[in-house]
Amino acid sequence: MSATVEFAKMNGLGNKILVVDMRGRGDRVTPAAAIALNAGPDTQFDQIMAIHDPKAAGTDAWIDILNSDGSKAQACGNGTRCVVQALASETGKKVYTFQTVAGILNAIEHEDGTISVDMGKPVFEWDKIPLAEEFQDTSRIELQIGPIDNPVLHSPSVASMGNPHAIFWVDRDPMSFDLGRFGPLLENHPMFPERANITLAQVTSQSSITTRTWERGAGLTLACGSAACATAVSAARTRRTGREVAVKVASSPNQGVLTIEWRERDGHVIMTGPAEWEWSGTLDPSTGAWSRDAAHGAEAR
Ligand SMILES: N[C@@H](CCC[C@H](N)C(=O)O)C(=O)O
Repeated sequence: MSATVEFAKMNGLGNKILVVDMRGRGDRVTPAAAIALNAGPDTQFDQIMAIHDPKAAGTDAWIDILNSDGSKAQACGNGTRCVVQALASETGKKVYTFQTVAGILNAIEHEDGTISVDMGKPVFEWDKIPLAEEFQDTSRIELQIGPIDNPVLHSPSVASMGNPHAIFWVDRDPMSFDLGRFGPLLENHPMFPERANITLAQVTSQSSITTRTWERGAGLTLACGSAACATAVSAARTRRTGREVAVKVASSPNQGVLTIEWRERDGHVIMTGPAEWEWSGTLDPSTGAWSRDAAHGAEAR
């Protein structure tokens, strides 16, 4: 088995993704390698999407997802679009079925280059998100931060898209909140035994929402696809919007947009948006030592 594997530095609306080709190997990208890669400015990332050989018939690949702190994630919408684009540019195939710890993901690359991912059904049961306390109605739970009689953020909707999300509804631009300060407190709040991704969401019309996300295991991010999905279903559930919305990601370059449809017929959430390749290289999945392909300027760390 070779010591190194190929990887691509990509992004989904600015969400920094490393797509690592682990096919034909029995090992995994180690948490130590993830932490080492994230320490360098060029390879800093939010998630690693490691493509492994398929484990189930009818699937194209098993995807292992790591956050930049080395922890595992069960879902990554922006990263899944990056995997589709990486594989489609290699094979020309447009339709994919992936398996992750959270289940099966179907995805398709469209003629215009955008990619749709069927993110499956959202989960609203308190013990499956999971929360530490029982709530019958998870569309608005008791949780707040800031002064007790004048909280800065309060009463989030919570949902799982395979991974746990809390959505705080705000009435002004999410960029005007100090999410860098409140994010870590909320991510690690005792209400969330497996931590949570924290999103601020401003509903701007029946069909548009502006978001900003603090990611579990990765911190302030330029975009988060599963958070956009959790936000869209929570907005529809609480009748703030209809079932099809444009989620504008406030912090993403050019304020990119994801289209999210919470499909009536089967309850699945379909996320559509772009993916962008930046450069490629090789890395050692056990240590994180890497080098950039010569075609893009030789560089090694
Ligand atoms: N950026 C991702 C979500 C990443 C996973 C998250 N940090 C977690 O631990 O659940 C996306 O686009 O969905």
